[in-house]
Amino acid sequence: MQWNGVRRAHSMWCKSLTNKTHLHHPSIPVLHFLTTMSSLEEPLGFDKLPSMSTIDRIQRFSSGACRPRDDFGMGHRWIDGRDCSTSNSCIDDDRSFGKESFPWRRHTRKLSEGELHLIRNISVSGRTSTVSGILRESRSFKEHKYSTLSNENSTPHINHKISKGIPKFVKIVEVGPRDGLQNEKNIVPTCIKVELIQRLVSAGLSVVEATSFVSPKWVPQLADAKDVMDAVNTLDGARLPVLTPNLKGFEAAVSAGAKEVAIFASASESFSLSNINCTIEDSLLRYRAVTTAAKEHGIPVRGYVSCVVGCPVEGAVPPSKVAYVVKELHDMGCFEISLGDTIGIGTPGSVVPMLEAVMAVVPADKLAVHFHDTYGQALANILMSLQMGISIVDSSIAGLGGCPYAKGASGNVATEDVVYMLNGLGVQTNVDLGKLIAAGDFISKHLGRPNGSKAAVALNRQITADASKI
Ligand SMILES: CC(C)(COP(=O)([O-])OP(=O)([O-])OC[C@H]1O[C@@H](n2cnc3c(N)ncnc32)[C@H](O)[C@@H]1OP(=O)([O-])[O-])[C@@H](O)C(=O)NCCC(=O)NCCSC(=O)C[C@@](C)(O)CC(=O)[O-]
Repeated sequence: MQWNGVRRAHSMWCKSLTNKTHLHHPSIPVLHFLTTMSSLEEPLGFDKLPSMSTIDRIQRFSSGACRPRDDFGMGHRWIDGRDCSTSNSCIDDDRSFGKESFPWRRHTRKLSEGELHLIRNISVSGRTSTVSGILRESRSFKEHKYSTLSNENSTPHINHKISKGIPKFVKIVEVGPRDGLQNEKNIVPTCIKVELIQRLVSAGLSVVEATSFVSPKWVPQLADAKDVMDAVNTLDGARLPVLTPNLKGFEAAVSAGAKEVAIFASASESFSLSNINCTIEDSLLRYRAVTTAAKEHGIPVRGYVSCVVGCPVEGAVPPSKVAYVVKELHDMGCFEISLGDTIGIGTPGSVVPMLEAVMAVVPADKLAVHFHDTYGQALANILMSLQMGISIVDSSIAGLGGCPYAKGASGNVATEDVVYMLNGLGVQTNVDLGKLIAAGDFISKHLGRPNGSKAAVALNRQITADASKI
């Protein structure tokens, strides 16, 4: 997430605070926010969250929620995922992936086009060099580059210990072109955004969030939403949802050819006010209007809930509040709801009770997780979420994104890191890691900064180092 417009609103409001002795703006308690930031330096743990009895109450309130709903009669257009299973685990019911998806088999797989491309263009000893001549001889070494496993003997052990509950296939929702870029100060040219989207789609990502139809005053970086959509509309092979904060945004998105939209609410009142300038309840009213219109157009709507474990203003956010907003979005017809740890503050200790509360009201197969990596917890949180039955993960190429309201905040978890971890677990994604790394390098180069994916940096470095020995 993030928003020059919000920052501007904050800074204008801060200026007004220096002239006035009390707050006039009802919505954004900036000083409070600044003074409460330090409370977020401590990881949110079970002790800071509601007791299990609160969660029990939510679970009772929602018994029977684990039923696929189709209130709008949209049939499977609206329900993208598996049928609800009581175990929330797809290890048993996903029959589309057999033994060949197990990690040890990847040691013998063929190199993908992206990997070959990456290997052909590696840099040796500071100069760019083509190494196609050595490609055949060093095949096993190259394949090793994209294998997360360090030793074959450990494979059955890893599988046996932690595979229970982990899905065999994870759908990655790439949010880089939207969430990753929206906070960039310098306007990224439309053609670069378009090329990034094309590269991500060709890497095999089946969902790439393309842009937002929000107020350009709030998010100037995405003011070219229509032009981006004009250019990518005809791309095959992926869904390209766009963010729409209200009916105006929805209508603009549909006219620009969007075939899927996303609405974004918050579990924190303060964050809702600062992000979309209205209360949670008002936002739900707006979103009901959007989902109703979307139903008329046959357009699927994804829902987001921000601040699912912590808010920069309010601190810990109770799981019951998250569950409430998630259920509202689900009931109004969202086919999938993404749970956003907007400031990347969560640990498995705070994520687990939040997921338990949410999964009591909406089935796991309708849920996605969206972790920012501010405190380096994103992969741990994702792994925990997978073990709890989630099989949809949002991530951002090269770890792009960030939040100006969280001290030291970094971006979303990097897609390359997620794919690397999932490869190591033997989980299918259908994503080509080599092409992904090339896409991350492409946008990082354009932004003039190192790739924020640790896996990408390590793999690039390892190839360079090993190639220089050949
Ligand atoms: C919601 C609004 C529009 C309310 O903004 P507002 O200023 O309260 O709206 P308003 O209804 O008073 O209208 C003000 C002006 O905006 C225009 N306007 C109104 N709507 C639109 C629209 N859709 N597109 C283009 N223009 C629009 C409207 O026409 C008017 O124009 P004017 O008459 O002044 O020329 C604004 O606050 C906004 O755009 N906010 C979006 C902020 C944003 O994009 N934030 C980042 C999203 S990321 C996130 O939420 C988290 C997430 C999803 O990534 C998950 C996670 O990380 O946790």
